[in-house]
Amino acid sequence: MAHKQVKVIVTAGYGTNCERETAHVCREAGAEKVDIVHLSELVYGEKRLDDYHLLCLPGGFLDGDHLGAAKAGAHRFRYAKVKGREERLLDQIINLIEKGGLIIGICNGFQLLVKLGLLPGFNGNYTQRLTSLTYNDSGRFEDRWVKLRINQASPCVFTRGLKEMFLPIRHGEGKFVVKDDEVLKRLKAQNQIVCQYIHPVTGEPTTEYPFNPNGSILGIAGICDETGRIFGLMPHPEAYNHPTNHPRWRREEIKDPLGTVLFKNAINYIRENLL
Ligand SMILES: NC(=O)CC[C@H](N)C(=O)O
Repeated sequence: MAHKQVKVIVTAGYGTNCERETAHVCREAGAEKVDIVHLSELVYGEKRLDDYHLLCLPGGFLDGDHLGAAKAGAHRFRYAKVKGREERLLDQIINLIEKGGLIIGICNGFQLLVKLGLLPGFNGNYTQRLTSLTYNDSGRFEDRWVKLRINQASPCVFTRGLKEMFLPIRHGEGKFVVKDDEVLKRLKAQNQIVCQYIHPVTGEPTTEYPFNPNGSILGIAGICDETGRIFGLMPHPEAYNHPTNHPRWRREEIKDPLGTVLFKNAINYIRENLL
């Protein structure tokens, strides 16, 4: 019997800068095949997004953040035709979703997911843009670690079993905003708010700076779609893949779960449901 492999694609190029760390954490989490693929290889039809079980859209500065983070990148996915075909990269992503695949967008990847409309994906509509990520209230790039609460009632398959996390952030455009109150109500009602920045003393979601690094509404740091298979977040779980990444590892016994857990959950889900 052929050995069944969990196949992961990590996109790269045009200013992406977290692809190697993201690929590393997927291997650590147990994926057998992890390919780093340049976006131009996808546009040239040399590789396909829907040949994989998990698509990782990593962090970085796609197209130099021109026009707003991931904005130009979203246009590439939405409009560029795959060489020789009447097909766009977004069509391949939708095909991957229809086949039951998983997607994680980290930081710049989360910005890409919301700017494409893949999130929040209400009613399985993956092209309607209802939310965005915009400039931090502080007006500057924020680079440090944050405390997060994980919503255990959320359908998100990546965060199963997690209650709180401590993860690094590094972004200039992380403020989550919604088109109108209806969108926010629905995100809440459907438990699509997966993680929120919390106050270290009260332990409650907060809009207070610096605990909320960007001014996100309700302290939202990450959301998922209705199926829980598409997940986007501003913090970088891939950058906390070993205890020595933790800022206090020399000073205390580290209890915060590694970011690797998110990828393990995804890979277990794939083994149980897709292989
Ligand atoms: N680390 C990242 O992916 C940064 C995303 C984006 N370039 C920003 O500054 O907001």
